[in-house]
Amino acid sequence: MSDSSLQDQSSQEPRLKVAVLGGGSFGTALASIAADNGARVRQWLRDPQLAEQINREHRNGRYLPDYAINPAVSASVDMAWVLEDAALVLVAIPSKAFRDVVRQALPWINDRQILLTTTKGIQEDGFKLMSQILEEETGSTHIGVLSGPNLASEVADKQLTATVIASDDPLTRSRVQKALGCDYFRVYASNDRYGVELGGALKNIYAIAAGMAAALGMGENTRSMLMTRALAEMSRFAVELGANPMTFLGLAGVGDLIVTCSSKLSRNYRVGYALGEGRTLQEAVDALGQVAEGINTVRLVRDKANREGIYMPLAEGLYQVLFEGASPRGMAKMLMLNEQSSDVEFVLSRQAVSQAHQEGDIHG
Ligand SMILES: NC(=O)C1=CN([C@@H]2O[C@H](COP(=O)(O)OP(=O)(O)OC[C@H]3O[C@@H](n4cnc5c(N)ncnc54)[C@H](OP(=O)(O)O)[C@@H]3O)[C@@H](O)[C@H]2O)C=CC1
Ligand SMILES: O=C(CO)COP(=O)(O)O
Repeated sequence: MSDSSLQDQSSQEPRLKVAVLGGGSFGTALASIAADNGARVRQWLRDPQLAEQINREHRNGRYLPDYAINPAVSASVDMAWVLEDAALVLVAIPSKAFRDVVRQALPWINDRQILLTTTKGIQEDGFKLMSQILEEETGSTHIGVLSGPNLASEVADKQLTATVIASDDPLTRSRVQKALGCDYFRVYASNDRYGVELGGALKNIYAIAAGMAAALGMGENTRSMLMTRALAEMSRFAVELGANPMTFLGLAGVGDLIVTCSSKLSRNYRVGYALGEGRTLQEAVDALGQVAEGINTVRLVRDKANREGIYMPLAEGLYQVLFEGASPRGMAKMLMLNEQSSDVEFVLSRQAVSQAHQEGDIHG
C-alpha cells in the first residue's frame, strides 16, 4: 500500500481513506464506524437523492432512518470520486449485483488497496462466493471477508458487536482490525476466508426456517433444535467443500446463526415469518423491500448438495416449502420422522447410527 494513500496532510497520524460501495443498511453502518475511527470515508450509491440526504442530514432515510451517520461520511454517485486514493474498499452490495458493481469500480482499483466483501450470498454461476468474484475481477492479493453476527441497525446503534475479518493475507487482517475496531465494534481475525464467507451465506437459509417456526407458534425447544441441527448441516456442507469445521464454532458460524435465527431485525427471519403466517414467497419479498439472500442461497445450496451427494435435510425441506408448495407444518413433521441420526457427527458418524439400525432390524 502506498504511503500517500494513507497520509493526511493536516496531521502527523496517517488518515485512512475508505471507500464503501453500497448505500444499504450494512454499508452505511460500516461507513459510519470507519468515520468514527477517524478515516476519511466516501460512500458510493446509485440514488442521487439518498446521497444528498446522507450528506445534508447525515441520515440514510431509506435503509437506516432512525440512526445518525457520522458527518465525516460523504456520499456520492460518482464512483471515481469515491474511490480516489482509497486504501480500503468495502463492497456491501447484494450478491446479484456484486460482480456488476465491482466491474464498474475496476478502473479505480489498484493492487495496493485492501478489498473487502461484506456480502453474505452466493453467485449462481459457478457457485462463487463474493471474495472469489473480487479475486477474479481484480487479481488482488489483499482480499478479505467481513462476517459475523452483525445486524446493521444494532451496529448503527453502537450496540456492542463483534465481527470477523477473514483473509489469508496478514496485512489485510491487521489493517481491517485497525480501521474498524473500536469500543463498540470488535474485529477478530481468521485465515479461513472460505469458511467464514460460507458461514455467513449458509446461516441465512436457517434464519428463514427459524422465522417460519416462530410464526407457526413453535417453541424454544424447537428453535434450539433447529439452530443446532442447522449448525451440523452447514458444517457438513462446508467441510465437504474444503472449509475448516472449527470456523463454525466462531462468530461467523454459530454466532451469526444465533443472531439471525433469533431476531426480527433479520430480513431472512422476517421472510420466513411471513411465509409461516401464510403469505406467498412473492408477498413476503415485496413486503420486505430489501434483500434476503437466503431465498436464493437455499436453492443454490440444495442443488449443489444434491449434485455432490451431501446430506442436507433442512435445506431440502426449506426448498420444498419455498419453491415446491410443500406445507411448512407437514415438512417439519417429515423431518422429525426422518431416519434416526447422530448428534455430533465428528464424534459418532451418521453411518454408524444407520448401520446399528440395520443390524437391529436383522436381529429383530
Ligand atoms: N443488513 C444487515 O444487517 C447485514 C447485511 N449484510 C450483507 O451485506 C450485503 C449488503 O447488504 P445491505 O447493506 O444490508 O443491503 P441493503 O438491502 O440494505 O442495500 C443494498 C444496497 O445495494 C444497492 N444495490 C442493489 N443493487 C444494485 C445495483 N445493481 N447497482 C448498484 N447498487 C445496487 C442498493 O441500492 P438501491 O437502494 O439503489 O437499490 C442498496 O444501496 C447483503 O448481501 C447482506 O448479506 C451483512 C451483515 C449484516
Ligand atoms: O447477516 C446478518 C446479521 O449478521 C443480517 O441478516 P439479514 O440479511 O437476514 O438481515
